[in-house]
Amino acid sequence: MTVSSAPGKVYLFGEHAVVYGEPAVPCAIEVRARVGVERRDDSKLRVHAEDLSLDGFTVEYGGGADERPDVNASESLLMAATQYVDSAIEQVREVTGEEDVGFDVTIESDIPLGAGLGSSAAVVVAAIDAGTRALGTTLEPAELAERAYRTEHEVQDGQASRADTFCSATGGAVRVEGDDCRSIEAPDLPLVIGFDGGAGETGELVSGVRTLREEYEFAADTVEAIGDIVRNGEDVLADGDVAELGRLMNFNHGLLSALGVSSRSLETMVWAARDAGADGAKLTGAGGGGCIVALDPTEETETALSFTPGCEDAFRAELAEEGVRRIE
Ligand SMILES: Nc1ncnc2c1ncn2[C@@H]1O[C@H](COP(=O)(O)OP(=O)(O)O)[C@@H](O)[C@H]1O
Ligand SMILES: C[C@@](O)(CCOP(=O)(O)O)CC(=O)O
Ligand SMILES: [Mg+2]
Repeated sequence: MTVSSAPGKVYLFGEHAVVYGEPAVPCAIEVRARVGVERRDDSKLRVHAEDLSLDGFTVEYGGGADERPDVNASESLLMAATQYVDSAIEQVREVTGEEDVGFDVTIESDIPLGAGLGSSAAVVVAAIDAGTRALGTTLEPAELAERAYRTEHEVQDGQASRADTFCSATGGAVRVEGDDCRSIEAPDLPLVIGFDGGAGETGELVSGVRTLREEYEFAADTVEAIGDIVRNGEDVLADGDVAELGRLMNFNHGLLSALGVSSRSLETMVWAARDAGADGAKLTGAGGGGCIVALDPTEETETALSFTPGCEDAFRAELAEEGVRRIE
């Protein structure tokens, strides 16, 4: 068995706007997805995703064209559950030129699904890395990130940036603008995450912003204003001024909210964090439900969030210096 892991991430700034060419700064966090891969004698694909529970069920399926998935679930739910992994394995086949190779794939993830912490990117990065290594090819992080991006781009109907996948592949803090992806220096940030137990539909949320942006000039201006916040935020990050970073995160959240991607529970958690004295708080990722990220060096925000109705889990997140990790 070949096993790789890859980290999730939070966006300090710039989600959604990054899809339209504005810069974004995501930051990898020490919450990981692990993917184990073993070559099969036939060309079938069997995926066992122990932690994959959508509406409370676990799925184990074989992705071969002639094999019905062994699970009692609707076709659409299964699609949501399996398409990233299927597409990642397609990339492995393409990179290695072994078009007919089959795999047993096992996924274990500590990253909540669809909650804005980049579970899809982490699973895809780890799957492509383990899959290619199982066939004797070790990809450089940049190539791995590019292949993982192609997967997200395909599954999300052409609406994906390189931010999540590059960040997950390389680790640390990164800056992404179009196809320009680079690692940047970041101070040790006091990141606190609040999770409402729910999820957002990335594709739908991205489409919603796209429509607004086409419909209203002020929505397009809002997307550009997020880009301005990111450009400011980069300088502030380099200075290590946490209070100012927090102010910019608050501003960024307000604009995401204006673009319609926040939710009642995300707002509740953002305000609970601010009331507790956090330097700043915003939703992270696609939104619609899931996680917020706050900056607070004290225990106050974590404690306040853990008593906030609608917040299911609150925890401190460490920056993940290492991206993809080759475990065995
Ligand atoms: N543990 C897992 N096992 C299998 N697939 C997963 C797992 N975690 C995430 N995924 C895939 O990623 C999708 C969620 O990705 P997305 O909607 O982009 O949210 P996010 O990346 O913010 O977590 C899931 O529907 C599933 O296809
Ligand atoms: C909304 C977006 O900017 C980030 C999505 O992040 P996540 O999948 O919700 O973690 C989309 C993208 O960059 O591909
Ligand atoms: Mg995702």
